[in-house]
Amino acid sequence: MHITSDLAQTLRPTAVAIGNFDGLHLGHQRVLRPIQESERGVRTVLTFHPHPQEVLTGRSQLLLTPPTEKLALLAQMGFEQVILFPFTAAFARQNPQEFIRDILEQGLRARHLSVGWDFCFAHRRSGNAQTLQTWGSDHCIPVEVIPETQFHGERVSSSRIRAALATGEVSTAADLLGRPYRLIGEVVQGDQRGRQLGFPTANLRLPPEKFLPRDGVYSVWVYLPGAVQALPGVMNIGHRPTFAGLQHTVEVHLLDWAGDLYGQELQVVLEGFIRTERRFPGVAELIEQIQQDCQTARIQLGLAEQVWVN
Ligand SMILES: Cc1cc2nc3c(=O)[nH]c(=O)nc-3n(C[C@H](O)[C@H](O)[C@H](O)COP(=O)(O)O)c2cc1C
Ligand SMILES: Nc1ncnc2c1ncn2[C@@H]1O[C@H](COP(=O)(O)OP(=O)(O)O)[C@@H](O)[C@H]1O
Repeated sequence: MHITSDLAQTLRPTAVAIGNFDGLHLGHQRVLRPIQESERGVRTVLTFHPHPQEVLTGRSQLLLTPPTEKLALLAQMGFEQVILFPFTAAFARQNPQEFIRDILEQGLRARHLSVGWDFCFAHRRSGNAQTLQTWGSDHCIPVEVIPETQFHGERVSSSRIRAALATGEVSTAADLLGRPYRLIGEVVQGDQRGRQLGFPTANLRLPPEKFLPRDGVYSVWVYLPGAVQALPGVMNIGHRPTFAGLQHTVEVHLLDWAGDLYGQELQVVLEGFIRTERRFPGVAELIEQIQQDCQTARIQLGLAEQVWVN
């Protein structure tokens, strides 16, 4: 897949889907589909980095799919080209005709377009899907405008998915994403305490802009590099209040597994929320709780039966 942030370097002509596409959720997938199947040009996604909201509001935006993760997913979906267009304040001030001329006509030589129903562009959102459709019909270029996608009567959106993750509703997030939420990061050194507790934990270094679900304990499936089969695990996200931890960490214990993971990239797939993080009076109580968490994880992952005690 060809990746560039420079319009002069694009492969042309293009069939292009335009949007931020943070999360690549069910709604985004419907916008992308006509371009995945298009025969009218190099199958391209035009997306913006940094996130326009970050540039326009000055507040940093946490992402469901930071650039590396988004690029990997788009490559898997069969796209031939991604343009990570540098979004700047000057770019946002363009008028709609400049955007159409400079980006769509000259930069991309667009022959097929797909956008969501609420797509807006140029100064004060003065260009919209209707503007593009008028341009398309003048030039005999099909412009797909994809209506809002709903799930159980609710609009699918990146902010709804963030809200679900912020309350630990991982299955709602997975429904709206069309796949489970993932954390991808390299295993780094921690405090070397996990092994003393009997539960070594691989500490993950994640992209700083990655959106994290609420602090707490989760059941997870973990893919080691190159693995086809996932390994079961439990994950803790938080400050480890039992040890007055200052750093916020994401750490994974693989069930019934031993080996060296330092320096390896793990893909951690969230399956279920188990509980919030707590401060325990001592190490013994923490160990007992982690043993219970491992058992809950086995049940949530379908590896053990729930036993009801009357
Ligand atoms: C399943 C699981 C649940 C955990 N829950 C808590 C918790 O509720 N409170 C807490 O202080 N630490 C909790 N921890 C974090 C442990 O304290 C942590 O794994 C330990 O400090 C090891 O850190 P290290 O990997 O940096 O050596 C949990 C860890 C795991 C694997
Ligand atoms: N079952 C396991 N789950 C996670 N990590 C494991 C496991 N078995 C061995 N390890 C290794 O042990 C390391 C974690 O041990 P730990 O004492 O918690 O050290 P650290 O504080 O550096 O994370 C992991 O990074 C990995 O290399």
